[in-house]
Parts: sequence; C-alpha cells; structure tokens
Amino acid sequence: MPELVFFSGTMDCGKSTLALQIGHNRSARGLQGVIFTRDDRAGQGKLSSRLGLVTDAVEAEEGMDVYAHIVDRVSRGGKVDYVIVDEAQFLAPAQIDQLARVVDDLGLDVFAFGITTDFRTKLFPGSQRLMELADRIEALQVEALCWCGARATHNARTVGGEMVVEGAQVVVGDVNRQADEVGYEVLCRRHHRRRMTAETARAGALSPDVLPVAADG
Ligand SMILES: Nc1ncnc2c1ncn2[C@@H]1O[C@H](COP(=O)(O)OP(=O)(O)O)[C@@H](O)[C@H]1O
Ligand SMILES: Cc1cn([C@H]2C[C@H](O)[C@@H](COP(=O)(O)O)O2)c(=O)[nH]c1=O
Repeated sequence: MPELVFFSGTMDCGKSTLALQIGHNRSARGLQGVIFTRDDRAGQGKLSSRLGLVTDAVEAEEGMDVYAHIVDRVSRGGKVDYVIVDEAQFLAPAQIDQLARVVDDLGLDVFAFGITTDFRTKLFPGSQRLMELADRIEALQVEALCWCGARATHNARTVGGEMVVEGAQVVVGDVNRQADEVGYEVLCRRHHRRRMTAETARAGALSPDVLPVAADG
C-alpha cells in the first residue's frame, strides 16, 4: 500500500541526508521520483544535506498545487514512482492535503521530512497537518544531542549565542553560526525551558555567582 510517511525530528538530525538516501536507492533501481523542497539553505530548488550532498529539487512555492504538478508531469508522459518532500514544515496545510491525495488517488509513496516545532516549541502548520494525515510518523535514528549530552528534542533560535523567543516563525538559517548571527541550536526540553544554550551555560559556569548546571539540572 502506498503511504504518506512523515520523518520528523529536530534540526541537524539527518533528515535531508535520509531524503537523499531514499531517493538514491530508488533511482539506483530505475525508479523516478519528484523531489520537492521549500526554502532550503542552499537556495531555491535545492535539497542539501550537511554531509555535503545536494540535488536539484522542485521548489514548492507558496500557492503551488503539488498534486496538479505531478498530474501534469504524468500527463506529459513523465514517469513518477515516488515523491520526496524536504523542509515539509514550510508547506501550507493545503499542500499537505494535496500530498495525501497523491498517495490515495495516484498510488504513490510520499516521504516527507521536516522539523515539527519552531523556536517557540509551537507546531509549524505544515507539520501539524502531516501529523494529522500521515500513515506513519518516523523519528530519525541518529539522535541530535543537547550541549549537556541529553537527546535534543527542541530547536532554539539564537542571537549572539543567546536564545530568543520573539520573531517570525520562519527565518531560514543554520546551527553553528557565528556568535553575532541569527542561528539555531538544538536543546533538550529542560534547557530549552531554561533558555540555556551552550554559550550561556559556559558563561554561567565561569561566573562564581551561578551554581553549576548539574545542581539545578
Ligand atoms: N563532518 C561530519 N561528519 C559526519 N557526520 C556529519 C558531519 N557533519 C554533519 N554530519 C551529520 O549530518 C547530520 C545533519 O544532516 P542533515 O541531513 O543536514 O540534517 P537535517 O536535514 O536533519 O537538518 C548531523 O546530525 C550529523 O549526524
Ligand atoms: C526552529 C526553526 C527553524 N527554522 C528554519 C531554519 C532552517 O532553515 C530550517 C530547518 O532546516 P533543517 O534542515 O531541519 O536544519 O527551518 C525556522 O524558520 N523557524 C524555526 O523556528
């Protein structure tokens, strides 16, 4: 049975790498896929992984009907065996409904990859719709880690190394950015709640007025 599968996790846990691997293994067997993405760090129409691999993709722009895109491709004689969607959190809920229709009406597997929650721990609308509609939700096997060593479950946005909680939901960016840039850091829930990034924890440990993390951790 074809499925809509949502591979979800924090930033930097290997989602794009897995998306590329799934596409590679299928194309090695002669299958042809449509790869969608939205606002990848590498630029429009790209799916990139931090391991250095990048492939061309169709930019799922705002308002684009992804179901119609595939029907159009097939009606022009194109072969489509499966669909991959990276940065799926950025798609609109209506586009996720279109992906479900691709599974049900066209009989294609759809593999969607994305982060579930934003820097304020709120669901992205696209991810919420995926959780509502997916046949299967898969957590990535390789865990991203918080600076304390615990499994990272949340995404923090940082400015100058400090966690911020105000701002637009969508700001394309990366982990390990220079301290003065807007960046992201994955944290465990405990340290996300306390707004303790690697930078502020280090500063706290250096200050004689602050107790060590382990004492209140
Ligand atoms: N230099 C490296 N050597 C080995 N693995 C790396 C290296 N850099 C990044 N990675 C792996 O790549 C993962 C990030 O992959 P990526 O597909 O870009 O993540 P995501 O799409 O979830 O943000 C990291 O969690 C790590 O496991
Ligand atoms: C938490 C959070 C993230 N983003 C952006 C930052 C990146 O461009 C992508 C996530 O990409 P990845 O391949 O999973 O690392 O999402 C955002 O716009 N808003 C947020 O709150």
